[in-house]
Amino acid sequence: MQKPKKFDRNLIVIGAGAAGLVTAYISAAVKAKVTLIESGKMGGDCLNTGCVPSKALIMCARLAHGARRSSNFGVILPEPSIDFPRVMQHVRDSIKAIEPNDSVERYTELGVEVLKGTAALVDPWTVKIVHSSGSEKNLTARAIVLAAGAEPIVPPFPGLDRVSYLTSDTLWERLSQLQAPPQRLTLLGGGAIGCELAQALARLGSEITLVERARVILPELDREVSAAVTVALEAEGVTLLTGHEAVEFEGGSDQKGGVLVLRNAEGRVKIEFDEVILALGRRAKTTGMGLEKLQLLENGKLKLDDCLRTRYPHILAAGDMAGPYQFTHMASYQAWYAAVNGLFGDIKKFAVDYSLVPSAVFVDPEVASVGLSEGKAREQGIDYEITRYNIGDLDRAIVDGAARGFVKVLTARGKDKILGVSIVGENAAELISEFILAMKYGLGLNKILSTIHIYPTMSEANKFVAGNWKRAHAPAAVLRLLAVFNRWRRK
Ligand SMILES: Cc1cc2nc3c(=O)[nH]c(=O)nc-3n(C[C@H](O)[C@H](O)[C@H](O)COP(=O)(O)OP(=O)(O)OC[C@H]3O[C@@H](n4cnc5c(N)ncnc54)[C@H](O)[C@@H]3O)c2cc1C
Ligand SMILES: NC(=O)c1ccc[n+]([C@@H]2O[C@H](COP(=O)([O-])OP(=O)(O)OC[C@H]3O[C@@H](n4cnc5c(N)ncnc54)[C@H](O)[C@@H]3O)[C@@H](O)[C@H]2O)c1
Repeated sequence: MQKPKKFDRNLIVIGAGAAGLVTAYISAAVKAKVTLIESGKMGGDCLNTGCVPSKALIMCARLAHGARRSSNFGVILPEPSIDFPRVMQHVRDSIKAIEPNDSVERYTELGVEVLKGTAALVDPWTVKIVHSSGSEKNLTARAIVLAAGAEPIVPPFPGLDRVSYLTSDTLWERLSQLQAPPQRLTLLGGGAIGCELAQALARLGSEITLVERARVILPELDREVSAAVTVALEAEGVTLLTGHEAVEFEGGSDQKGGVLVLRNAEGRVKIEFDEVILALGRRAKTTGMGLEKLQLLENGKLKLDDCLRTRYPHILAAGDMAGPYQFTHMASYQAWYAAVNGLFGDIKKFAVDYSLVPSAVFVDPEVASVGLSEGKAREQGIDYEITRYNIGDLDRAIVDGAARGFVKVLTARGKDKILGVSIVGENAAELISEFILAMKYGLGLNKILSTIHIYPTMSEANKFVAGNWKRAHAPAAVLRLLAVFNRWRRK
């Protein structure tokens, strides 16, 4: 295992999802000789089985929901009929339209060498690539970035082999074969995937049961946020079984569907389904790449320092494979660190800053958060204050028929320092950008309040929450003095 005297490449990237693509892009931009290796489809999970298909499906569902609500606005439409094959066509068309951004052609033009094949580490500097034809090639590199993504967690439930379950990897192909959405659909896991799919498929006509082991859905988010999503999903007919843990499966009576056995505080419950989707989290892909042999893993996970480096400083990781967050925007954020630390880390290295990680769940009303939730602030013993604004009072939300939700801001007690924000409401994921920028550059609520926001927009909610904070912190003594001064001026 001797370090080569010369290298074929400056950098080799394994995996062409968000993390790998951006790592390769940045490396090529700084004139490194970089090879990107992909065993499956360019674009990885986000483009092919994750964000893009799920958001395309959500859009179709939103239109169906809008049509049902249209009579509230005096526009009388019949109950929408769902042409499910065309819904799935929209999903595929969306992927097709975005595909060129992540294509071999585009990256080749950007100066990246793209190889299709399966990569594994032979030694700390050598990557073996096995092409689909069976031919093999070894390449050495001064730095290697592991960006192989994650895969759905499929626990070994007894009886699972007797049902044909789906995951986010397989469900798109299955849905594409159907003439109508599955009739009785059980979604296992009340995280982001479970909640987004539950609402979308309910709106398109499925009878949904959403099962979550924790006491609430979206347990990682602020309690008021999960409560708001609970209300929204139940109002749309989704059956929520929180505090229910999946324990085993039984085969269906007619070779179709099956039965899921759940355990709750009272005992056991059985639910029948036509289709079941497992959305129980995603685990970093770490097998079959030679990582064990190089001792890069600890308890089955990649062991990384805060610069995304393994025990070999020139082998780094980014994206879902690196964790701890699994978002496309995190994959591309980490990619900068992986590329720069990989290429130049021996001269200067940069630690990843996770203090400000935004996220959104694309349910309706949308939810978005950044920084600390109230629960996390309490856990960490931080002295905080809460300021709220009710989106139900906002002019734009009222005229748009979207008068629900809130902006909730945590600030350090007695200080104009934003610690965290949660937003529930139409376009929450867009609204939160102002707070992300403010927090990143240390701007407080006073600065947001003194910024002109266009009337009538949803973004005024950000100004109004800042106004509520300002009112609560009005200097009482100064105001008393001003009252006296104004009275004197009237004399
Ligand atoms: C249903 C769903 C919805 C989602 N929605 C959102 C959302 O709205 N917003 C958001 O931010 N995130 C969302 N995510 C998460 C997001 O998709 C991931 O965080 C992101 O795609 C991770 O990118 P990555 O590059 O780390 O991994 P991936 O995109 O998984 O890329 C890894 C690539 O490596 C390749 N590979 C693996 N092993 C090898 C090997 N040995 N050799 C060569 N190539 C290899 C794989 O084929 C794959 O293409 C969603 C995920 C799912 C499942
Ligand atoms: N909008 C977005 O950004 C978005 C959308 C979808 C997915 N994602 C990413 O994809 C990743 C995977 O999403 P996910 O929803 O699969 O994972 P998740 O970890 O967010 O949710 C899984 C849920 O399953 C529950 N669970 C686990 N075992 C259970 C059991 N036996 N019975 C009942 N419930 C059980 C867990 O308590 C948890 O709430 C997430 O990390 C997320 O970041 C992001």
